[in-house]
Amino acid sequence: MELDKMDENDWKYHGEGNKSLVVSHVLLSRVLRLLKYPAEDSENPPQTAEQAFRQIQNIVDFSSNVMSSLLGEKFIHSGEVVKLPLEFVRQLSIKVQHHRPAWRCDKVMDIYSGCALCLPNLTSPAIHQPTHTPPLCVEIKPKCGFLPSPKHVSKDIKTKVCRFCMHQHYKVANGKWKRRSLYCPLDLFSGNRQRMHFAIRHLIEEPQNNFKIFKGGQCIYSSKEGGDDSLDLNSLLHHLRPYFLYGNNRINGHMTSKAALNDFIQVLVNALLSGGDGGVVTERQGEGRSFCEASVFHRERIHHGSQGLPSDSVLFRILQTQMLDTLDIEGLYPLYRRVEQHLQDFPKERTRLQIDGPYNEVFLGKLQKCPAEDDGSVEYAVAKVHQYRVAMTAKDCSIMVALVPSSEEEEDDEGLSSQRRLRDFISRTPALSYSVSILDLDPKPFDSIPRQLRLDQKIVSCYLRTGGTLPKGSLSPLSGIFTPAERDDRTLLFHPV
Ligand SMILES: O=P(O)(O)O[C@@H]1[C@@H](OP(=O)(O)O)[C@H](OP(=O)(O)O)[C@H](O)[C@H](OP(=O)(O)O)[C@H]1OP(=O)(O)O
Ligand SMILES: Nc1ncnc2c1ncn2[C@@H]1O[C@H](COP(=O)(O)OP(=O)(O)OP(=O)(O)O)[C@@H](O)[C@H]1O
Repeated sequence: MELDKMDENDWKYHGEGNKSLVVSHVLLSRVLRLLKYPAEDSENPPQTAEQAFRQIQNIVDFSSNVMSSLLGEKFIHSGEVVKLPLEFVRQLSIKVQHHRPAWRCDKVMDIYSGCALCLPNLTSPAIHQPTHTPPLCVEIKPKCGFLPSPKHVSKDIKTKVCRFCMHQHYKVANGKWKRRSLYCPLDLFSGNRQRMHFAIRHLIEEPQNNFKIFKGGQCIYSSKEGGDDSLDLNSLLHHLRPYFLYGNNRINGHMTSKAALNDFIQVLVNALLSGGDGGVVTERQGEGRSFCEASVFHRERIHHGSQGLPSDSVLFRILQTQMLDTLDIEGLYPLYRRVEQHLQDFPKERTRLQIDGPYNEVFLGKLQKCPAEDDGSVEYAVAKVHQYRVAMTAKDCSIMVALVPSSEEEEDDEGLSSQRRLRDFISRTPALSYSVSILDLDPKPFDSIPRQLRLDQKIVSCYLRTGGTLPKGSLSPLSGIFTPAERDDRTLLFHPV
């Protein structure tokens, strides 16, 4: 990729989140992640080109020096900052505009700085050979997988119902989504295959911004804006069938949709639990903090006990990092105020305390060596704030699971050591190689903490006000595939490994 010869025709719209827009190269396995600004700032960019460059370099440093050490290098691709010709960026912004969902257009792509983050395209891995069946990539934004400790929260409900489940009520009440998702992160992070299977079923039913599927780099399954469109599940099944064509999946020569979907989910569960290095399975913290009362999973239906997460699995590493939030926003906020007060009195301390970076080994050391007890110092408060911000990033990151069908020759190839092969559970599916990555590891700004507290209060009071009830949503997209009994009892669909 020659940066001085960039042509917008080589790039296409790939996706976007709240603060960045991503374009992918049409031939190379590369994406560019560009910053976004509020639309009202479109005439006057809120920062200079140098500041934008620093912001992206901070993202790279935070990912490679801090998050990579906590989450495991093998999952992380930090990328590099690139400087692009301004004319290329302007043309690109015009080209992508009509592909953008309307609900994201309150922000505009940064066309002023000419800076972007260049990353490998995780939805189109380079190991894929164009002649073969294209890779299937599944993106999951799992959100927070544990309940806070009762010590620090003012409302008892926060120790019973997880933040995601409560937030769903708030989002539906405020029109962000039309239907509530029944996905519960505590089920996904449980390490119990039944609960994980159940959680993924609900992600498929109501993906919102937590679940997407890409085939050969193209998004083939996601929530459309407003979440009111019926999802094209038949089309998804049509895409999935070729990957899960084997064994018991056929009745009179036809593969059942149910079996293909079950196999797909099971392969995902395997990938999420894999560590590759035979890691120890770790029991979760007390059961009380790993079960959400709002989850529709029936605890009594667990057949195989609580298995816990293998210690080198992606879910374990993300959960451990999320749990650096030991105080909850309510316990953290007074410490934030201590730091804020100190900065008002001594503004130059902002640099020494590394409030806005640099995100280097010293920063990592500060949060790792935080004393267990509060000694009243600003250093203690800063270390807890740093820990909280790192935990926020881990609560908002996404996991990308790439599933690559292996050809016979590849199966014989001993060289595929970096990928784990899903030689499937009971020889019912073809071999799928997989790789797991974590994306969106940006540092959360220090100043976002007060907003966190306000949002937390709104979510909890909305949940308490509505009593955890919502008007019944429309029929779920999976209702045509599973019978009411199966929808109620997911254990019927679970095949023990
Ligand atoms: O606060 P949350 O839990 O709603 O998370 C925000 C996300 O909302 P979600 O609930 O996942 O739909 C939100 O995602 P969406 O814009 O809703 O897709 C962002 O990821 C936001 O991060 P940032 O401010 O852009 O760095 C996220 O904000 P942070 O809290 O991580 O700053
Ligand atoms: N390296 C990558 N390879 C392929 N797709 C990517 C990559 N990075 C991001 N994407 C896609 O672009 C989307 C938006 O990227 P990302 O989540 O980083 O944006 P964001 O604005 O930081 O999100 P958020 O709303 O969480 O703040 C992702 O959901 C994913 O589908």
